[in-house]
Amino acid sequence: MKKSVVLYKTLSAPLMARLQEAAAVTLIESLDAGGLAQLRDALPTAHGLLGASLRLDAKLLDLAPQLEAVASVSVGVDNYDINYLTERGILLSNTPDVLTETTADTGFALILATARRVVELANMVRAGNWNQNIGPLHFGSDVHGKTLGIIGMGRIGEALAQRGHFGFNMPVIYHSHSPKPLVEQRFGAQYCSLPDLLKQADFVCLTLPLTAQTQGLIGAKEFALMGPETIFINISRGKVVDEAALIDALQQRTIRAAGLDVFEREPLNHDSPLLGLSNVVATPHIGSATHETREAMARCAVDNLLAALAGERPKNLVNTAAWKP
Ligand SMILES: NC(=O)c1ccc[n+]([C@@H]2O[C@H](COP(=O)([O-])OP(=O)(O)OC[C@H]3O[C@@H](n4cnc5c(N)ncnc54)[C@H](O)[C@@H]3O)[C@@H](O)[C@H]2O)c1
Ligand SMILES: O=C(O)[C@H](O)CO
Repeated sequence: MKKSVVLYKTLSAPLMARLQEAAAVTLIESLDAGGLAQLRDALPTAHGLLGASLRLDAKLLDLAPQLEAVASVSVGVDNYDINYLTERGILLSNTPDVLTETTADTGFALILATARRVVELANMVRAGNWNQNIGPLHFGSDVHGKTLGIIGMGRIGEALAQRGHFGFNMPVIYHSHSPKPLVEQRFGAQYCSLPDLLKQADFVCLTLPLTAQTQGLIGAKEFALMGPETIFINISRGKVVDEAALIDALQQRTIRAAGLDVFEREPLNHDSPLLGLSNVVATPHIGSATHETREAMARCAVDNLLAALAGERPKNLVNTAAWKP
């Protein structure tokens, strides 16, 4: 008999066909109240789950006594109770690598958009406010040649460093768990303590995962170390930042601008003070959202899930301690 898989993410027709060949599939089309009720109904017989953007905690997992594998369509795994999954022997997989370049592109889009005030000035033109007096009040700041600071020198951090170093002639400084000699060699990057990076970088970019150690890592004390020309970019997770402290720094103009793809609470509330600030560019968590990359992520997740359900070790196993060959 085929194993049961619950999808809470729509797949392309070819991927759906592949999954349906191997498993009995239930698709939950949206995670609204009705969808969540459907999900709860489907969990008791599920062997596999595939999706993203759902907090899978012990309470929900307890509804799924037969669960063998969860394939997340994301690289970040902060939505999962990993200890509990491991305790239950449920294999959790993610989708690293395939989204690295696209997410770094998003980081760079935010760097350019904030420094050159692309959204603000495009909106001005659209509103019919382009008069002849374009002058210093509308000027931005250069990107090329400025110091790029990267916090979390992993896959995405490295791809950002590559763009800054080769594309924009930027000196790169970084803070991470430990120095990365190869990155230093390839991009001339220099390892710094966190306070030194915050003081020296023109662009402070977060590319860390959200963990117990990184939650609230950047707060009032850290914003105070940045200068009035600093531009803050977050493509990691909103909760790495104390959002109230960020809003304060932007309102007081103790930093110049922020490019944000992720927020403490998502979707971002329409009345968030961030949206009233002209020096903020906010995007709706679309770091990896291109047609090509989202398809590659979904393919990767399907591969991981099918491997796990066939008793093989998934390529991108996160909780390796749960693997019992
Ligand atoms: N905005 C988006 O749509 C989007 C897309 C993809 C990934 N992300 C986020 O980006 C994160 C990074 O992805 P990645 O593939 O580069 O991961 P990665 O594991 O390759 O890199 C993370 C880096 O952060 C470092 N790090 C972790 N904790 C640290 C700490 N406390 N202090 C210093 N350094 C620390 C690690 O050593 C590692 O080098 C993901 O976990 C996810 O949250 C967001
Ligand atoms: O972690 C990731 O892959 C992205 O943030 C999408 O959730």
